[in-house]
Amino acid sequence: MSLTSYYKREKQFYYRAQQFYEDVPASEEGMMGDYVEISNVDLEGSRQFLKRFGPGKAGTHCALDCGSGIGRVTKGVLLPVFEKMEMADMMEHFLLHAHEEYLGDDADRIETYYCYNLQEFTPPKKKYDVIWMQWVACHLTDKDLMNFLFRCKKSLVPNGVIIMKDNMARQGCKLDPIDSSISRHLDIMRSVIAKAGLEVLAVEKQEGFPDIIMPVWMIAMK
Ligand SMILES: C[S@@+](CC[C@H](N)C(=O)[O-])C[C@H]1O[C@@H](n2cnc3c(N)ncnc32)[C@H](O)[C@@H]1O
Repeated sequence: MSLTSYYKREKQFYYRAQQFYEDVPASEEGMMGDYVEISNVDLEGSRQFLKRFGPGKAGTHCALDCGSGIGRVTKGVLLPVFEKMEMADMMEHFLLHAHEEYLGDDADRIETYYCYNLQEFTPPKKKYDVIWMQWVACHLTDKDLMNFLFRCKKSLVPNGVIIMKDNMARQGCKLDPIDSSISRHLDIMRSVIAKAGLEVLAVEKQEGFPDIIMPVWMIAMK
């Protein structure tokens, strides 16, 4: 593929995701696609996984939720643990809904909302105990994901961890052209993580999801 057509495709890939999320309602249903009924199982799995790295290991001062949407994970997993939080998402209407309604009084503990594309976002240095990325790594190209993870590493305080939770293809890579998401096999994801200079601390499959959906894995790294 020529360089020009590569960039054209990359531009299209991000443009489609943008178009897709513009029409997604700012609600839990919107964040979960067709599967809002698994949201509670998902959040419980995340809370348990976080316990392995949270209090007692990583600190509990500040976390960043990347691709946060309206803050479903911020509200259900992170705010109960961290004193303050920051959220990053490319869609302004999700962040506004989080601040004005969804997070209620806890919105006071959100220090900053970053309305950015993650591929262009550099989080502040040495700030976070935990950086959470759920169902958003799939929206970045390999190159952008690797570079973003590299920047995230610099944003951790000592003992801080990055936790990624995402769909992982059973084989190879699978592109969904509707929302521009790529599911990667766990081994492929591991190689992107290694290229970003990060060390995997733990991987765990989310249990309790219906068999028809793609496997979801949690990966902790530093
Ligand atoms: C499936 S939703 C998941 C939201 C949230 N992480 C959750 O689990 O409830 C994906 C989110 O990623 C955001 N997103 C997608 N591509 C992005 C990008 N390139 N940069 C920043 N945010 C992005 C979307 O706006 C959306 O809020």
